[in-house]
Amino acid sequence: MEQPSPGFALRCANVSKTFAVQREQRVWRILLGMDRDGGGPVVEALRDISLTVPRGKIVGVLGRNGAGKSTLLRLLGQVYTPTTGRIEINGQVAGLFELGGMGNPNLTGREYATRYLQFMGVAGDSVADILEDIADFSELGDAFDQRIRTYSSGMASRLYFAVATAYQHEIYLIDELLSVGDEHFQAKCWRRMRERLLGGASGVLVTHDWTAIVKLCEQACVIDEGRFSFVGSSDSAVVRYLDLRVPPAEAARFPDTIPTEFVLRSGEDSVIRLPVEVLDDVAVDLAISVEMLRIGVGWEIVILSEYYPVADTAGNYTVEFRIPALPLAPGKYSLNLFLAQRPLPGMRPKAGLDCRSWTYGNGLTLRVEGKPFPAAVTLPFTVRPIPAEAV
Ligand SMILES: Nc1ncnc2c1ncn2[C@@H]1O[C@H](COP(=O)(O)OP(=O)(O)OP(=O)(O)O)[C@@H](O)[C@H]1O
Repeated sequence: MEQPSPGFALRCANVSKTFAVQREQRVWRILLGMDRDGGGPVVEALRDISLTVPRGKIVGVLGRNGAGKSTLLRLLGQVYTPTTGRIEINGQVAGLFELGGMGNPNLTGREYATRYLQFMGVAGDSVADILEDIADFSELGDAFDQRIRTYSSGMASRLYFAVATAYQHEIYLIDELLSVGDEHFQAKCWRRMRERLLGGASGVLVTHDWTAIVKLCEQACVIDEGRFSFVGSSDSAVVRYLDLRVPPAEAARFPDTIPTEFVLRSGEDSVIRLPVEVLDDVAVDLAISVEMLRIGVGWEIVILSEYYPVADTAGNYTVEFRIPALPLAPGKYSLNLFLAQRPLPGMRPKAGLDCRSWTYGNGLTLRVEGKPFPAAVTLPFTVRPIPAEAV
């Protein structure tokens, strides 16, 4: 009887990876039988990592330099074997890492691509089409039929990325998605990865770019010195990763009574009233932003105001924002508020006094109700065809 396919694409349980530290003369000591047990100093690159990637989802791993991201990806890609723990993979894997160091440099680009497709079991008429797509996507021109050893590192990376993403795999292991090639090529990579991921692929994205995590992943982990210090929703992972400290709220603050959600209607004249407590005689300014944070889809700052003066002396204030014909589409937005001390003329930057922002983990929600329209923002433009003779 056929086994039901599991609901996860990839899973690792309690995985650790230890490397022996390469010491001078260690090889000789081992060869001479003086270091038989292989004992000696080790680096624990990963410790007790457990991770499940559901089918059709990309799980993000955010970490600073040296945190263990590449080691994790190499373990998942079976370049390394774990020192302890278990890894299960259910599907064909495409590794988008170490793109600069793959392949036999004596092959031509075309030969490398052909062998890759053979190895992956791609056969029949589709091979010619896929090769054409690779030649086209990699923009190698005549160099596609020259040996890889004559390529620049950027050309080689373009080839390897084009080959690994030329057709839909089930699982992608992605290291720093946008680090291949120049800006033009990176934009192409991003577009292609979105197509593949929206096509139902699963995967792991390791990066220190938190905006990429917000755009592609619903779930993310933060890795710190080889351990997961956080596993959960991507926005919470980003908050944890950024680890921004909320300003002290000593001279001025938003009181605890501030609503956590505001509800407005799309297209209607709208008012947001914000309470502000100023505790010292300081000049206080306030700015707001409205951000569209759709995890796995994108992150955009839709409205970012300037700083407006609120007060010059201590007291309780109410600040009123009026937005005529609210141009936002119905949906949920993140509302972010910033209080700052007004700088003296010629001085920058403003000192933050208090904030409510999703990147600090204390943001507010703006819910916009009304009839949906196919964009985040609408502008009150009119459309009028002008006859040629009237122009
Ligand atoms: N082959 C190895 N031998 C010894 N130590 C290693 C080896 N590979 C990785 N390490 C160590 O393991 C730790 C994690 O390294 P890793 O390359 O996984 O980090 P990373 O998060 O990918 O860093 P970066 O963002 O800088 O690429 C580091 O301390 C590194 O020095």
